[in-house]
Amino acid sequence: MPRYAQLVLGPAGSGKSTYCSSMVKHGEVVKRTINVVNLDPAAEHFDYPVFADVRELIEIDDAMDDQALRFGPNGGLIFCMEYFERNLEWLQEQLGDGEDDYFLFDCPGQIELYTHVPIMRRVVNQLQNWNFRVCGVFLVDAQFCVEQSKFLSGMLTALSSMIQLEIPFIHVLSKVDLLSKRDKKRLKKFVDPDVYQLASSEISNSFLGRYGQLNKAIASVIYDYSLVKFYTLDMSKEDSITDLLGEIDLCMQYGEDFDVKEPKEVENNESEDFHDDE
Ligand SMILES: Nc1nc2c(ncn2[C@@H]2O[C@H](COP(=O)(O)OP(=O)(O)OP(=O)(O)O)[C@@H](O)[C@H]2O)c(=O)[nH]1
Repeated sequence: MPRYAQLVLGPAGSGKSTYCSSMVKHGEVVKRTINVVNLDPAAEHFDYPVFADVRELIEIDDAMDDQALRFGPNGGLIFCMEYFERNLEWLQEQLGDGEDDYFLFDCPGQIELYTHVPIMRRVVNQLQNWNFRVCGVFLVDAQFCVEQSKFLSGMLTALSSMIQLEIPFIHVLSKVDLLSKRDKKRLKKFVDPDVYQLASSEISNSFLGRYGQLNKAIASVIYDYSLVKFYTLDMSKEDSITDLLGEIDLCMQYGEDFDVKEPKEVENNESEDFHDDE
């Protein structure tokens, strides 16, 4: 029987630990055991019961306090993660060899770990060798996504991680409870998928036409191939968590969201205007 793993990713402060904590609580309600492994050597606070903690292997202070290494926080984190990757038998021992287990991996927020350093890719490969079905859950703070160009930028960050890790991905907009009614409405338009129109509107709105053109070109690739789909999560609502877990289960079973779809037929996009409600 396979085992299941969510790799919980996203920029610093996007809500990864809070997400893990909410999932564990939800698991308790629906009688599903969800274990969390902290993979952040610099973690200070989290309030979930930790199944395994990378800080038992190495902590950020081990790298930063070393007078020979003299790392700052970012270099120190990469050093720790490289050390972790060279010692994956520690993780194997912690995870044991159960069947049908469900794990969340609460990952560090340094985005370079997923976009151009191969460490996490190797961790994923090893998890797959241990019979895990792995799904990336990429969190982006919704407050940073209510403007068109920022939304697109969030998509690109998520996309670059997805390309590096080559696993099914679900993209989650977190902290939606902090949005005003007006921003929730704006966000809904971006999430419902016509990113192409979204970028088209940028051209007319932006005084920097060149960037508008670039946004449009990028958005057309993302949209036409259905590369990134965001899920809006309200952690205070059980229904929202249940729906998301259902999507993730599907993703793990069939890897659906990772399939690159045939490009959609797009007709006359140039003439279709995206009308903002402002
Ligand atoms: N209102 C609200 N606050 C949230 C939500 N998710 C996270 N927060 C808050 O945002 C802050 C950062 O959340 P964390 O869960 O620590 O974020 P993180 O991604 O694990 O942070 P790093 O490990 O530092 O990268 C905390 O103060 C949380 O309480 C949410 O859905 N709603």
